[in-house]
Amino acid sequence: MMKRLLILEDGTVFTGEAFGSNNASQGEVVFTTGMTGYQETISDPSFYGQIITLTYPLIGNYGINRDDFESITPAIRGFVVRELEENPSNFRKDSSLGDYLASKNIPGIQGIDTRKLTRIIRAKGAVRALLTEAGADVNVDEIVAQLQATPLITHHVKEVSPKAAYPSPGRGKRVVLIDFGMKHGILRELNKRDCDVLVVPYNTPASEILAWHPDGIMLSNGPGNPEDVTEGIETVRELIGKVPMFGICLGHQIFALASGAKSFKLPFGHRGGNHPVKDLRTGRTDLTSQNHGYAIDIESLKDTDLELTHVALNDGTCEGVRHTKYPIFTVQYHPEASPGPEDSNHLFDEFIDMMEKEAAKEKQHA
Ligand SMILES: NC(=O)CC[C@H](N)C(=O)O
Repeated sequence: MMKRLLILEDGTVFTGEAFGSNNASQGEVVFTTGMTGYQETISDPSFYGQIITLTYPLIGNYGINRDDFESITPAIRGFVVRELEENPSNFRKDSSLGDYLASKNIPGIQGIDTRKLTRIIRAKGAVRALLTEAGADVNVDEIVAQLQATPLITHHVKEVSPKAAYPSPGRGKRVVLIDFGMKHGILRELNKRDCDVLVVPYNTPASEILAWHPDGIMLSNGPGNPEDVTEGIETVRELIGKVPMFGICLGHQIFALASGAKSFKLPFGHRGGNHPVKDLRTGRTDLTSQNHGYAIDIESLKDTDLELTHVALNDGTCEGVRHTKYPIFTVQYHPEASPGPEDSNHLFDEFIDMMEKEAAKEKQHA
């Protein structure tokens, strides 16, 4: 086995075994706590540019299959596991995790202390890191200096949003889905409900969206810092009050920013499939799937027309809002699951109900 190094910007060096592709790779290293669901995680575009470490110690045991992708091209920069299963067993298996990552030019490292790495990320927050081959010529000091000097790029939406609009037809409600780096799961849920979906790029002007006469607008998840998505914020600002809207994760953050709220970077993010979220209106707690590094500042909601509807029980941060005047609600977590618990799947039904109610109102007024 070839040796590989994971070098952090604080100078910590982990030595492990290489798997996946052989190239060196750099990115922000983050951890996720899902015990399964690594295929969905690898292909979630919200992880663009990041090196992912899994806190669950054995990864890869059911391989990679045809069905569980959340995008066509994985956008992660590296994969870190305690122990990689090289002989996966599952009736759906197409390939092993290692072979799949190699085919997508993504390097992996195994055999390192992922608990120690996770504790460093928890203590330091965003940690820049490099994955590279071990060897006598590796100059750690030089690499650390270079990592520290590299600014963290956070505007990745343009890399993962489609270049042109495309339809995903149905006979039900017409939904324009603004794709900031969408997981397939969102489209899957809308298709399941027979929505007539038009997926559009992140920088589509509001006038063009309204020209499609949508019954509703869906704001997708996506990578990076929401404040950087200025075109999206502008578009959403113009759409507020004109059409019912439902937003997820980056879509939620963009809607809140467009409404005058503020966002901030969480110390080490929420990533995994077991995050409890309380719905403040019903008192019900759902276990949710999450993947975000930023959050909306609850204090900043005071000066907006938004009401806090959901909070994270682990740290009390904002997990959902609704508009007090218009039919719009958004959540920070992932009701489409993929991977993770499906407790919050009913939010897609609520979106359909909201569009139906709005259409009925308009008929009355006509
Ligand atoms: N999954 C997402 O949409 C993530 C939103 C944003 N990129 C964040 O990290 O907070």
